[in-house]
Amino acid sequence: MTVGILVVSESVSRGLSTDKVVDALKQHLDGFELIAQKVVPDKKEDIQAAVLDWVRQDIRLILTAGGTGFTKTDITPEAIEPLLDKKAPGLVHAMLSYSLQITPFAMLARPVAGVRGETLIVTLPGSPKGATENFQAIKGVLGHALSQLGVESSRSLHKESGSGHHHHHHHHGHLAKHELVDSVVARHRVSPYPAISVDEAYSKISENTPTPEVIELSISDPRLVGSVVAENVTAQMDVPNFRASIVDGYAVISSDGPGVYPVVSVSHASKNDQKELVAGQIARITTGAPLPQGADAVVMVEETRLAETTEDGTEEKLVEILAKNVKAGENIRAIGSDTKKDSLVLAKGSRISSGGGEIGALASVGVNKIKVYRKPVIGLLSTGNELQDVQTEKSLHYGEIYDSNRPTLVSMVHNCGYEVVDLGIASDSKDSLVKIIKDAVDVKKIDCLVTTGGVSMGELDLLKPTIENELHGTIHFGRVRMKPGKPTTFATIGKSTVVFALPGNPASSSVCYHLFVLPCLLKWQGLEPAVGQKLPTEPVVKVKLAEDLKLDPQRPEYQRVSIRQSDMALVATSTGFQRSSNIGSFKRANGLVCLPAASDYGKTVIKTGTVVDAILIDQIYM
Ligand SMILES: Nc1nc2c(c(=O)[nH]1)N[C@H]1C(S)=C(S)[C@@H](COP(=O)(O)OP(=O)(O)OC[C@H]3O[C@@H](n4cnc5c(N)ncnc54)[C@H](O)[C@@H]3O)O[C@H]1N2
Ligand code: MOO
Ligand SMILES: [Mg+2]
Repeated sequence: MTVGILVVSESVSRGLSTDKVVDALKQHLDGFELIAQKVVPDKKEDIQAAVLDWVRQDIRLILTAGGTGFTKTDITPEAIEPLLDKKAPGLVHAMLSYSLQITPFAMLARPVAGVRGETLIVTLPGSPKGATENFQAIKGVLGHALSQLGVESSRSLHKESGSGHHHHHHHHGHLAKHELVDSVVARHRVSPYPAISVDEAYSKISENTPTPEVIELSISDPRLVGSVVAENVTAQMDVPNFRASIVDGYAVISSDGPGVYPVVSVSHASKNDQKELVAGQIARITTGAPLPQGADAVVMVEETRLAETTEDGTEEKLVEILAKNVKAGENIRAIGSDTKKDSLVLAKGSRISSGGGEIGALASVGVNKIKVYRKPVIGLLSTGNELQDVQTEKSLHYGEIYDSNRPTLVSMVHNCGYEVVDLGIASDSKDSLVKIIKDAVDVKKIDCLVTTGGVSMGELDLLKPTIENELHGTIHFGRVRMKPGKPTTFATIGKSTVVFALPGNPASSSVCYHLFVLPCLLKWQGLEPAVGQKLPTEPVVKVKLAEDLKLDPQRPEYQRVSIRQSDMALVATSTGFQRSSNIGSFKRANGLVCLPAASDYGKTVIKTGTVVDAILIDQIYM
């Protein structure tokens, strides 16, 4: 947390005395980062100019020292007060009552405290002793106060969205840490993580997705499907690299015209060398076989007649060509007419589809290995003391539930073509989490960890503090303004491990997989986002709503729908009960409709027939 200390003193500013208050306060600034200090005389304009400058620089806490007493020149409170958007009388009260226990002269102090923008401003007395005493009185709550200032709390969100204004918060420096608490009474009562928009979340994911790594795969490697090509592949040969017949029939010299001709040779589609054809001769040929030298067209067998067999009756001797006006080149694939030597077979950045076309194109020009971007390996971990693995067939004790998130996510991740490492279930303890995660990263070599559960406000929601404090990771965001999935958490550990700590609610974690995890994986494996987008995603299509849908008051919502083609439009029908606990809402769901919050939309219901965006999470079945 950044701090600036402004010393208000006529004598120090004129060099008549030296300042001691900054040094004294410094002793107590652990956990803060002193990034600015300045001395100004007891002049309103100077004080205000310095404070406003620091507010603009987004310094989170400004402490002034001096000018709070009863003498004529003491005007710091009068300078500060008009700058405050909101006053913080509680802080003033705390400082005064603390000081009063030490000296009755505290009654003569006139401190003010309050907020401008996202900066907290507190006036302290000018004496080193008084300043540090006052600071100690409030220090314990400053971290929380400052984190709340940076937070779109649910209350401030109501106000903002209700009035239609979107206040943009700037977050510089560090997020307030979500400490591991020993006792439930010390837990946060408001999340210290600001609820950022989905769009901001995309920026953070995009910035923190590792650069794709190039590997070489054999064309028979099943991982190739879905991989993105990391090199331009050009054809080292022509296809075909000989003149090939398109039909079964007879190679002819077109200028010979119709008539009866001797069959002088046979060309099958195989390794082949046969002698040159001269005028007045024909050669039997099969589809795909090379044309003999001298021949310039092929006549289909259907347009000929057997004129005479060999003596033993087993072979054609003379065949009559019935076709008229045969042109040079007829029924011949010219050299390089399918693929020209040196032409581009696959461009860098293209994706190898499951249709097989790209793999076939590579094989046709003799390429059997190709450079692609490596797909990250995903570790999946469920967390929660209440979870029972459905495979173990144990019956449930009261309060226990089956782990449905892991099987759901294993299938989602696997079907998107990624290697999955099933990390099982962790209990709600720091040690269990640390042990499993360290092993997954160091030994099992996963790239991306996806956990479910333990990211909200409960005393057993340990993912955030464990990632920060035990695994020394960085949390890039810990809440998103969306439904479901509000406590979605995105972090990195070290240089190259990405962590998505998804909410435990089953529909929430599945929605967040499609919204956040998959786009990150797609970028990580070399896919480019569409123009104007921050991350590559599943296809987004326009759909017409088949029914009225109720909107969440504050959060944009991603409802599960079933999308089908109807006349000229795609139509979306809700899959039913949408509560985050209901994984059943994913049955028959091939889309997530992106609905605005009621506060943004201006209405509480979005009507049948309205066209909205939908993320296509599966195929459209008939
Ligand atoms: N005071 C507040 N409480 C909650 C808030 C909040 O903002 N303030 N947010 C709610 C929202 S929104 C969500 S979403 C959940 C997220 O919870 P957690 O990520 O902390 O997850 P848990 O508490 O561990 O579990 C929540 C729920 O999901 C069930 N669960 C967990 N794992 C699985 C699994 N593998 N398979 C099936 N079901 C699972 C778990 O039993 C709980 O019922 O928090 C709200 N609370
Ligand atoms: O955001 Mo939570 O994911 O509503 O259930
Ligand atoms: Mg919880």
